[in-house]
Amino acid sequence: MPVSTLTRPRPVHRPAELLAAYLTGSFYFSSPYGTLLADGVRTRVHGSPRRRAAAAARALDEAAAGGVPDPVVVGALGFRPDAEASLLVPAVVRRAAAPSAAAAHPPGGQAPTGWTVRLQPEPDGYVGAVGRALDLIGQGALRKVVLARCLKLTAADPVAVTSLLAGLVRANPAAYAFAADVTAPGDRAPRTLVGASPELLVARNGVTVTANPLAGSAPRAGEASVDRARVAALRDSAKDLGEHAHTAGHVADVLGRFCTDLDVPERPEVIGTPTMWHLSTRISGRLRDPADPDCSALGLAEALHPTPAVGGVPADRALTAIAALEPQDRGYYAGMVGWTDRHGDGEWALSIRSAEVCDRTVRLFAGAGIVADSDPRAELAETAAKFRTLLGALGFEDPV
Ligand SMILES: C=C(O[C@H]1C=CC=C(C(=O)O)[C@@H]1O)C(=O)O
Repeated sequence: MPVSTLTRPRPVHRPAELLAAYLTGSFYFSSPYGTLLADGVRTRVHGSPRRRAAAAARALDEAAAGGVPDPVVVGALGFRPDAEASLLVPAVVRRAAAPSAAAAHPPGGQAPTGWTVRLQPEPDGYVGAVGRALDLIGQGALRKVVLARCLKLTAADPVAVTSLLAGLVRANPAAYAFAADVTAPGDRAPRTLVGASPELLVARNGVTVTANPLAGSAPRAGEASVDRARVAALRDSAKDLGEHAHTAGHVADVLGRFCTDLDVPERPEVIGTPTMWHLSTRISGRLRDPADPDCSALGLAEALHPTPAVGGVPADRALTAIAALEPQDRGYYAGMVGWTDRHGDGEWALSIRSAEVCDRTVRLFAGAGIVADSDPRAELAETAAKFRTLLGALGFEDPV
């Protein structure tokens, strides 16, 4: 039997072991397909905006030539196309199956004592910004824009990212959960992007490509009869279906450039997270030219970004409106986080339901898609509900 067809024995890990082995500075990513924990830095990957997949491919080839078996590039990209990125080939990678709801995860959460909370903007400021976005939509300059607001929390003591991550995975075992080191020059302590995103930007496995755009939301009530009514209302809401169509249409158009046999369900379904209900379209296709370097998981993710789940329509005007209407730079929020390997396989999730943690501070964002029929107060309530993913994992009982 030729050596290449032999199966290389791999260490077998359990998902909970990898979660427990996470240390600040490691890279952790778990999804419905598996868990990856990466440690150490073999090579940092630098690339110009929208050309990071090419830089990643070069780094992977160099690592393979240097004797690394099955190298991967892991990390996170910020929201703005020219924003910061933190991509690297790690020294050690461990993999396990997907986290299971039943598994005993290490305890998470942290008693929320002595926190100070700053909202940027204040709720009325956010409502005003949604009003200005509605003016732009009314004038025909925009059709959709996602506006986010920011919570800045400061604790009395350094925030334990290990417990925060464990709390997120325990509460959201089906999510794309992640912790990525995004320390920047000038940071006086490690900075970590941590979160539990419901949204798969794109995954590639061989010739198969999958994406799961979400847009159009309702908060989960936690009471069965109320939630049944909310799900039914969301499924039939013309406003939410329109908001969703922008995002699903963009993803289908971009993937259509690379794929044959693109399967795009006609109507979205409703999926639930522990805090939200979302309209969801699961799109899949077969790559036309799998050897094309632009078709790696990271290349496809760069081609898709920013989808109207985090940007808007038209994309360039939405980015201008976001820069003008949001008082805070988004940093890594609403960018992407994931991994890609030498075969082009990988998974990239949107870095939403996320926070940047640095020493005693936690900076978290939540956004909502604004379309012609949006009600500013309802969009404010939607962002409050989206904050609950992170605030719950931090131990806030009745977050906002
Ligand atoms: C921008 C966010 O969510 C996006 C993903 C799902 C539904 C969304 C919405 O209904 O507005 C957003 O497009 C966020 O959580 O900060």
